[in-house]
Amino acid sequence: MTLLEVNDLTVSFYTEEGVVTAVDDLSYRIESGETFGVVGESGAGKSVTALSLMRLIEEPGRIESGEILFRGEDILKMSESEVRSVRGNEIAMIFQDAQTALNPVYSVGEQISEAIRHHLGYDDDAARDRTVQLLDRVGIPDAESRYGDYPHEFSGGMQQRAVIAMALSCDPALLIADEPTTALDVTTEAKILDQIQDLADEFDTAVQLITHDLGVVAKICERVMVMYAGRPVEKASVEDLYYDPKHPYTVGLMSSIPRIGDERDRLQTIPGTMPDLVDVPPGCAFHPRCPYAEECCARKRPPLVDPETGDASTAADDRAAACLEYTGDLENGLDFEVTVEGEDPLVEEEQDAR
Ligand SMILES: Nc1ncnc2c1ncn2[C@@H]1O[C@H](COP(=O)(O)OP(=O)(O)OP(=O)(O)O)[C@@H](O)[C@H]1O
Repeated sequence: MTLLEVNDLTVSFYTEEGVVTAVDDLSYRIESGETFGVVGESGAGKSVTALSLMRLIEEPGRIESGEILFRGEDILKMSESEVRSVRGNEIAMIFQDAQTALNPVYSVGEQISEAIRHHLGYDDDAARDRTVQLLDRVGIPDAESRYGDYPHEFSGGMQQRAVIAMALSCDPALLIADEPTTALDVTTEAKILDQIQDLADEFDTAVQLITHDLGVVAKICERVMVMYAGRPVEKASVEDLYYDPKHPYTVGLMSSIPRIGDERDRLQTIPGTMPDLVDVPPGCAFHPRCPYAEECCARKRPPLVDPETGDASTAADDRAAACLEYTGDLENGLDFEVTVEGEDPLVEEEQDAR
């Protein structure tokens, strides 16, 4: 069942430098219980997309157009009190920096209990019991005695686990995780990602995982959307994206996935940076950085199409790319080949599951 459907979402910021279109005509959907990855470099519009879902875009930002259907109801048309009840109850969010999500003056346990009392109407004892269970479930050792600890008494990894416990305390249908492991070391990151995946399976929670790291996506996502300069450039299952990427930007991102034992020459990391969104390049926004760009790429904006047929109307959500190669406009075509050698995160994941 489709849980979330975003249609033609456009979000702009009215800054002194000009109008910044941070999210430009974006559409995607998330099914109940699935893990959906949103990938792109800094400034791609990933966080603005997530904040839009919670209707938390603040001045000078404005949601210009589009629909955000959650269980078929448009979040953008809900009253403030309806949105508040969706937020925290049905859609929960965890951020990169756990510290900002935790209030330093209350104990960790008390904060989670308060969320449970507020959202679920539990009494004090029941809320406390559920909090201890959740802290234990997310891997806080000796949860009962850590209940009264303050955030600063927790390590970074434990703080993020506590934030996950808080987000899951009300059993949301959708968990939005915005770079949840970026601030953590690699070992803790792997553990937290496993935890998010286990919990999502156990509670049947859908996850929108926002990251700049395709390796993170390969580990826990089922479907992926790659964003560039506020627009989707590729959508695919994680297997298709990893073994058969269609957009040159995706290929560039792939080269940054570290693979131990990988002896081959990596595809070059993409030179340059994301454009300033006040002044997005005409045509394909990626063309100034693209090794395959031709003259038409600076003129024509590539539509998101089914890469097999070039058809925009049949561009399935599951497989689409926005590159003029797939509309037949490129003369020389794309000349990349992806070979996966060494340690393969997707294979590794299957082995873990056994
Ligand atoms: N409050 C704001 N005022 C003005 N512009 C903003 C504001 N918030 C976001 N933007 C614009 O939207 C763009 C996209 O921001 P967003 O935070 O969604 O990117 P991101 O992909 O999540 O990157 P990051 O990984 O750095 O969070 C920014 O580059 C900026 O131009």
